[in-house]
Amino acid sequence: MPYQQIINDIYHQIKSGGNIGLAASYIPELDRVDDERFGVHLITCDRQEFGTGDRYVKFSIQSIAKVLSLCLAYKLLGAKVWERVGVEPSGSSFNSLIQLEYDNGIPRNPFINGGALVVADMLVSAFKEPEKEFLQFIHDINGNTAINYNKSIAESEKAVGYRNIAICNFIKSYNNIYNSPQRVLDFYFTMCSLQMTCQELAQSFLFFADDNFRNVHGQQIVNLSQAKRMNALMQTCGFYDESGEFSFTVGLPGKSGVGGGIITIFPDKYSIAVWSPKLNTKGNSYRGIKFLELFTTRTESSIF
Ligand SMILES: NC(=O)CC[C@H](N)C(=O)O
Repeated sequence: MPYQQIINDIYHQIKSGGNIGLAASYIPELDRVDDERFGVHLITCDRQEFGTGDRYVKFSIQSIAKVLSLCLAYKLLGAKVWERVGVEPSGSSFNSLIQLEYDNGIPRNPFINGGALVVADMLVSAFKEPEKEFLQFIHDINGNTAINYNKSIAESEKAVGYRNIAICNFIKSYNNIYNSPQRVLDFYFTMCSLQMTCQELAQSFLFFADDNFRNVHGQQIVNLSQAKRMNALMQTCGFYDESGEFSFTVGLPGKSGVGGGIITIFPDKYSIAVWSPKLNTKGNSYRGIKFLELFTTRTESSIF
């Protein structure tokens, strides 16, 4: 499959069209990013790499980090995780409060903010220094110890994170946050500020696609059952209330972040990261989704 040619063709086609949407401005530091940035990087399971554009530029992976924090919590705690967070698509926005009351403080899934805060709480309970341990996990997966948090983005979000503060306190009122909300929020904002390039992101997620769930250096990260569940969650809940649409048009598991990044997995074939900061109304990268729709169509990539 001539991946490089197809990536180039689609990249230029999209770049010459309109760049619709708005970068996330509710996190002031994210609003400062050049919203014309556009990068793509793909790694196949036999470790060939292809890509174009701003694929070596760092960006804030934001909610994409929720997949990795869940992965770490799941490895540590096993099925106990599902006692405190559900596995159903929410059908509502990532920062919605409404369902939490109906669901008695058990968030619908680990990728909406409430669910990710409960998972963050699990890691705060599990580790003395969760920020350090989580970063270590990322380094173990990726092998690149230069990957780090961006303190100014974390601080910027923390200073105006009223809605997440409300969500965390609300869940605490149902006794589903065990630590102090402030400590959990601090870890959550830091975790979301993780920076990667498209190449690093595609590398980091390759183990979800690998037939033996090995990272780029050949170490097995999860087992078959864990990979199955994580990929299922990305398929059904990775794009908030656009998860059905993403499944319909792209047909692969994936996860988005408000930094404009999207990671997508094709089991046994490849992982692909796309980054373009302008978001659609659901908070997902406009060009990112467009690119993946065209790419999976041209390459006939689908799990279905
Ligand atoms: N969708 C996202 O990427 C949201 C993450 C962001 N840190 C928030 O909590 O609002």
